[in-house]
Amino acid sequence: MRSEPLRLAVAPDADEAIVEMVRQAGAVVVDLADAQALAWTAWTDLASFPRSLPAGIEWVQLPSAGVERWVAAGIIDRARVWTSAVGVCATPVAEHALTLLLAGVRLLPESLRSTEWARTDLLPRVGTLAGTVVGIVGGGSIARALIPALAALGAEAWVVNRGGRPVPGAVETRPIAEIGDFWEAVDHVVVAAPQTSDTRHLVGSAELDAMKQTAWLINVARGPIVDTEALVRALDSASIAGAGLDVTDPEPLPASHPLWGNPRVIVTPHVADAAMTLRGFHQRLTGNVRRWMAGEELVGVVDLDRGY
Ligand SMILES: NC(=O)c1ccc[n+]([C@@H]2O[C@H](COP(=O)([O-])OP(=O)(O)OC[C@H]3O[C@@H](n4cnc5c(N)ncnc54)[C@H](O)[C@@H]3O)[C@@H](O)[C@H]2O)c1
Ligand SMILES: O=C(O)[C@H](O)COP(=O)(O)O
Repeated sequence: MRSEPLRLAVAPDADEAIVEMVRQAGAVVVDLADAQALAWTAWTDLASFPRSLPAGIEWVQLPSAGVERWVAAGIIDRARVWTSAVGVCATPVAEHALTLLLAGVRLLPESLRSTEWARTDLLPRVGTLAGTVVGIVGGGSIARALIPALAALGAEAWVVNRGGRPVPGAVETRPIAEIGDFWEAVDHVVVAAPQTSDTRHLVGSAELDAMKQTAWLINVARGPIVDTEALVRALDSASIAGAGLDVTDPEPLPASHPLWGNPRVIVTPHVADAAMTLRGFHQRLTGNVRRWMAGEELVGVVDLDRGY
């Protein structure tokens, strides 16, 4: 237990609500120069992040789950502990992945565009998740929230993660290094892994070619994990059934991009965690302030060796 309140700087926006929240959790809000910790409140503003932090800063809380931009910008260092918001929005993100997958399998994009009663056309092609195997790339908080939801619909999950440690509820878990026949064996693929140097273009031409022609590819993680050009080719040649993308590469997706308007693509503009983004960050921040005060390990610690 620590007896003195945590001296916390909140930047770039220290509004009254967040100041009161961290105060109730056991912190006092101070200037950066006097602080032991920094809570960074801006999701996209990396440019104004202090280039060099005072040596007294022992911990930095970042607002997002994915930290690849902070890693790429060289902001995250080994001189202190850095925590992300990983995990706090897993349920809405899993819900979004399932929404995209169901919408695809049940051909909602076609029905939404149709202006006539196209029953004869749709009837033989509308699918179901029941009895299918959904492959999930990444076995973290999003996968763990998604697996029971899939099970409720009669679908099994096959997970690929870094080390192969079994993920609860998955029929099989394989390490990425021993992925084997994953791409051809599963009925659909959901991407739920962090963006790191290892996962960039993890889903490329070879993987898309191997997937079933009836498969939907869902990405709720980060756009660059999928090779966009390869995906456009796979969709054009109908080597997969479609794609549901909450994240794209590039982001935002330019108005002229071929993914827009493709009747077998559903794009949502990086909103999978929308219902929880700010609330989740506040929960992680105040939870970690309490843990700090109790002398406990912080949650969401970034591991620079893993890259997330
Ligand atoms: N669309 C959104 O709004 C949104 C919201 C939250 C998170 N995300 C993204 O989703 C990502 C995953 O979130 P999470 O909470 O499940 O993360 P997590 O840290 O809980 O789990 C990450 C999983 O990915 C696996 N992994 C890491 N490297 C891998 C590799 N090379 N190959 C295969 N698997 C690998 C790990 O083993 C682990 O199982 C986040 O990093 C973030 O970028 C997106
Ligand atoms: O990783 C996250 O928390 C969400 O995907 C939001 O990320 P971003 O707003 O930092 O892209």
